[in-house]
Amino acid sequence: MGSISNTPSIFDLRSSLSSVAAPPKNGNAGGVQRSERPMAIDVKSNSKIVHGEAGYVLEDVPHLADYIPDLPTYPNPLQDNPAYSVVKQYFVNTDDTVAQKIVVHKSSPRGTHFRRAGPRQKVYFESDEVHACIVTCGGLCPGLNTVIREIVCGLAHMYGVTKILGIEGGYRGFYARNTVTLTPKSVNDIHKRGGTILGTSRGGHDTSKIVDSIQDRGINQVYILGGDGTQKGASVIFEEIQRRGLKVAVAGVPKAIDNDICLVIDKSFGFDTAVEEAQRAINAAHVEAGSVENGIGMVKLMGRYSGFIAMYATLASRDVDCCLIPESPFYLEGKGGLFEFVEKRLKENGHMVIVVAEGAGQELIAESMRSMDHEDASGNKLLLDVGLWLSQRIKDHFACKGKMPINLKYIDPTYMIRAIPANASDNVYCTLLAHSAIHGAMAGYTGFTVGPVNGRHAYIPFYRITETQNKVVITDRMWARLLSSTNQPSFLSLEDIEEAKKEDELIDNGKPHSSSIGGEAIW
Ligand SMILES: Nc1ncnc2c1ncn2[C@@H]1O[C@H](COP(=O)(O)OP(=O)(O)O)[C@@H](O)[C@H]1O
Ligand SMILES: O=P(O)(O)OC[C@H]1O[C@](O)(COP(=O)(O)O)[C@@H](O)[C@@H]1O
Ligand SMILES: [Mg+2]
Repeated sequence: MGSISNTPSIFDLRSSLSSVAAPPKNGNAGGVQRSERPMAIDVKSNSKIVHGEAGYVLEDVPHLADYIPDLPTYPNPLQDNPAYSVVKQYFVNTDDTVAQKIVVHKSSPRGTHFRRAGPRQKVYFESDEVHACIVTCGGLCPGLNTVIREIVCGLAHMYGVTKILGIEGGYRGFYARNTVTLTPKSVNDIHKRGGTILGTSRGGHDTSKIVDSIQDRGINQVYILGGDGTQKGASVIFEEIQRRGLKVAVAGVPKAIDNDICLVIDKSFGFDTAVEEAQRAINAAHVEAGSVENGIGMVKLMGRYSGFIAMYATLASRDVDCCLIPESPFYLEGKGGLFEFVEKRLKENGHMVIVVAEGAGQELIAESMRSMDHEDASGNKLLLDVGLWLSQRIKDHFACKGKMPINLKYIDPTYMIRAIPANASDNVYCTLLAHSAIHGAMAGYTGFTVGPVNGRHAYIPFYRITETQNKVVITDRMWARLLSSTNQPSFLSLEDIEEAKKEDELIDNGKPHSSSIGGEAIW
C-alpha cells in the first residue's frame, strides 16, 4: 500500500467529522509539535472510509484532531523506556493497516482494512495531563480484571500516568456511585480473581449524565469494557463528547463470553476460559451418564444467539453425542428428530451426553409454553430455560408406556463458566487488548474498539462492533466437523441447507467467515 498520508490523490474527500469544531473545554494548552493529519474521509454515518488503489478500503477510526483543531503532539515517552529499547521497530508506522480478508484471489479487490493498533511516535497527551477512567458493564466474563489491571499498569509503566479512576457499578456508576483510585499496587493481583473489582450493571445508561460526569471530573481518557450493549453505549458517549468538542478519548474493549460480538475480531476474551471450564461440566455429565443404565447427561452452556461455546466445548470434549445451538433449529418428534436420535444412541452406547446452548430451541419452547416477553434492565430478551424444558420433554417422552426407562441428569454450569479468573492464554490476550487500547487513546484515536483481526491487533470503529452479531455459520466446515464428530442429525432438510447457504453468502459478502476463532485458518 502507498502511504496514506503521502498519497492524498487516491482519496475521496467528503469529511463532515471535521466540521464538528467546538473548542475543547478541558483541552490542553501549549505543546511541542503541531499535528498534520491530512483529512481524506468518506463519511458514512460517522465513519471514516478511505479508498485506495486496487480496491483498497480503510475503515478508519475517529481522531481527536478530526474535531479539535491545532492539537499539540508530544514525543512518545516509550522511546526512553529501557524495557522497550530493544524492540527493533517499536513504533507502528502511521499508515500500517490490517487486512480483514486474508484469503484472496489474483484479481479480487484488496478489500477492507483497519488501522493497526500499537504505539505511535507522537502522542496527543502529556503524561501528567492524562486523567483516565475505567468502567465495566454488562454480564461478567473471565478476564475483566486482567484488562483493568493491564490498563492501569500499562498507563502507569509505559506512559507515566498517575491519575486513573475506577467507575463502580457500570454506566450508572458515572453519576450514581463512587469512584475508586486505581494504582499498579491496588490492582496487582486482581487478575487472579473472577468477576470485576469495579462491579457491573445492566441498564442505567444516561448519556448526558455520564458525559457531564466525565467533563466535571476532568477525565480525558475513558476505557469502556463490555459487550455489544456496552459498546453501543460507548458509541453514543463518544458522539456526545465529540458534539461538546471535548478532548476526551473513548476506547472500548469488547467483551463477550459467548463470542457473539462483531464479525471482525478473531475472538473475544474469556471465551477460551469459558470453553475450558465447560469441559468440567461435560466430564461430570459423561461420568454420571456412563454410570447408570440408559443415562443421559444434559449440560446447558451460555450462548443467547451464538452457539460458539457449545460448539467448541463439544469439539474439544469428544464425549458429547449431540450439540444444540441457536443457529441450527431442531425438532423433537418423528423421523430425524431428537427423540429418535436419543433412542438410537442409547441403544448403541447405553448412555449419551447432550450439550445445549441457552438460546437453542427458543421457538420450540415458546410453542409449548406460554411465551413470556420479559427483558432485563438493558433490554435483552430474557430466555426460557431450554435445559430444564428439554430435560423434562425427554423424560416425558421416555416415560411413555413401551419406551425404555432413562436416567437423566441435568447440569447447569451457566455462572460457573463466567465467574472464574481468565486462563493463561486469555490473560495474555487481555494484556494485548489493554495495551492496544492505551496506545490508541494516547495517540489521540477515539470512538474505537480494539481487537485482533486475523491475528494482528487493530482499531475498529464502534459501528463495526455493534452492527452485527457473530454467529456460528452452519454451512461452514467447523459445524460440519462437529456434526461429523458427534454423528448427530443435522435436523435440516436439503431445502433448509440451500436456504442457509444463500443467507450465508449474503452475510459473507466480503467478510471472513465467522466460525474462525483465534485467528485459526478455516479451510
Ligand atoms: N443501545 C444502547 N444504547 C446505549 N446504551 C446501551 C444500549 N444497549 C445497552 N446499553 C447499556 O450497556 C450496558 C450493558 O449492556 P448489556 O446488554 O447489559 O450487556 P453487554 O454489554 O454485555 O451486551 C448497560 O448499562 C446498558 O444500559
Ligand atoms: O443473569 P445475567 O447477569 O443477566 O446474565 C445472563 C446473561 O449473561 C450472558 O452470559 C452474557 O450476556 P451479555 O453479553 O449481555 O453480558 C448471557 O449469555 C446470559 O443470558
Ligand atoms: Mg450483550
